[in-house]
Amino acid sequence: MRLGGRMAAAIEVLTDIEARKRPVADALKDWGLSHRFAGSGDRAAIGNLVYDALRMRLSHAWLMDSESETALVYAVLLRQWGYSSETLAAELSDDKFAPEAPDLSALAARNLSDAPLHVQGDLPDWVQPSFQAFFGDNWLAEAQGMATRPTLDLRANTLKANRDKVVKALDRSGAMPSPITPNGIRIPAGTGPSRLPNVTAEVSFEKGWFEVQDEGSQIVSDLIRPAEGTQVLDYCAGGGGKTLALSAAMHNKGQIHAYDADRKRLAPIIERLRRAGTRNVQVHDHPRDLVNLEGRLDTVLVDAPCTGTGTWRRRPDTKWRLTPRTIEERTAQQIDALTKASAYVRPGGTLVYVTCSVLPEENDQQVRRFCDEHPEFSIKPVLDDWTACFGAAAPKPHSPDGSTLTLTPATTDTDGFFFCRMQREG
Ligand SMILES: C[S@@+](CC[C@H](N)C(=O)[O-])C[C@H]1O[C@@H](n2cnc3c(N)ncnc32)[C@H](O)[C@@H]1O
Repeated sequence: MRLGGRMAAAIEVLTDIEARKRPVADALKDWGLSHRFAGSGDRAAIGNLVYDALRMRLSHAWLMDSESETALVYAVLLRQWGYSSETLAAELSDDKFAPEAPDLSALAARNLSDAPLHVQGDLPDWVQPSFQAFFGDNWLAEAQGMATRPTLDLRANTLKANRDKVVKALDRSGAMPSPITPNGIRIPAGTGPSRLPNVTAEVSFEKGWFEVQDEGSQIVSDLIRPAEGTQVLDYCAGGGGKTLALSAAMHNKGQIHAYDADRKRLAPIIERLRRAGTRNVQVHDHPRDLVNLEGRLDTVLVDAPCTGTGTWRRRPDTKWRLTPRTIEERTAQQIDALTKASAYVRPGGTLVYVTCSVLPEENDQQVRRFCDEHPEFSIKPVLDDWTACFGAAAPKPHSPDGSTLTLTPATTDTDGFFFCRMQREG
């Protein structure tokens, strides 16, 4: 396919996403199934056009003075992929599949610095106050960081391999050690139509040498620092991303109990544990399995359900679907999970609260409310652990008073994550 056909396909997929309120991945998959002639390079390019358009939807629409899908796709090429209006017109001139060019006069005349600030940050206007409250003067740069393309991050599974071995196995993919975590591997995001490698098709993946895991998720797992022979509960284990990292950190010693209230989300953990060679994880899908663990665990992790604002780079459609109602629902679920999970912490033990959101409503406000209501728990400052874990040269996360941490694309070049460690009095 030439560029015009790829643009037309991206417009079709964006229209489908908007009309049927579908997840991007589903809409792209369906398009691929009904257009089997398209090669992998075409699919990657179409996917990039769609994701790039959604990441910067607001600023693209403002500059183009149009919210049409065609305007968004043209804006991607002109603002993000390095085309000028002349080079683009030349490339499309004899391409019969090229969509009709929209009016580009607004783009030529407008300057983004004249746009409202939330448009400059590609942020829903009603979310701006939360960003300002938490990030202060940096809020705009933080919002803009969330409109960029993410890297592909992997974690070397030290139960089976090490980082050097994985980097070598993936050298054709541009893999390199990632900047912060000791076992992290990073494949750069790429530009324009470039395709990220399908690393899960590699033999080294099948062998369990690595997992796909954002460096932010690796960082929060590393910060938990469970001692080898201890008893750990991963209370919202989901597909097991953090369970697997904890198991490797504990060198397969001690015991990790992986529980999730949703069996379907938990199901993939079984195959992942097998591939990774973990031997210290018990999977539980019913709260009755946990009864004997009450008050007995050294560490309880609550990787809470959240709005996922920290993952907007990867799932930009969710940025525009977020509503105040969703925040209300998630915060209620978070307090419920945190309260239930806290019952399993032994006196003197540790309760860790993590989200992949950057909104203070889901983070600092939640842990402070929890500690107010459960005075036997208190927040243990975590900023000092940062240097111990990652060295003095590592970029520093947000931490208003050193007690909790928030990772972001703009500060740590990771997905957004919140981390808080609490201790139960002995
Ligand atoms: C952020 S995801 C977990 C991701 C996972 N820890 C990982 O690293 O791959 C949150 C999980 O919390 C689970 N969950 C929500 N409410 C819960 C509750 N009250 N008790 C236990 N699990 C809950 C959801 O089913 C979901 O799988």
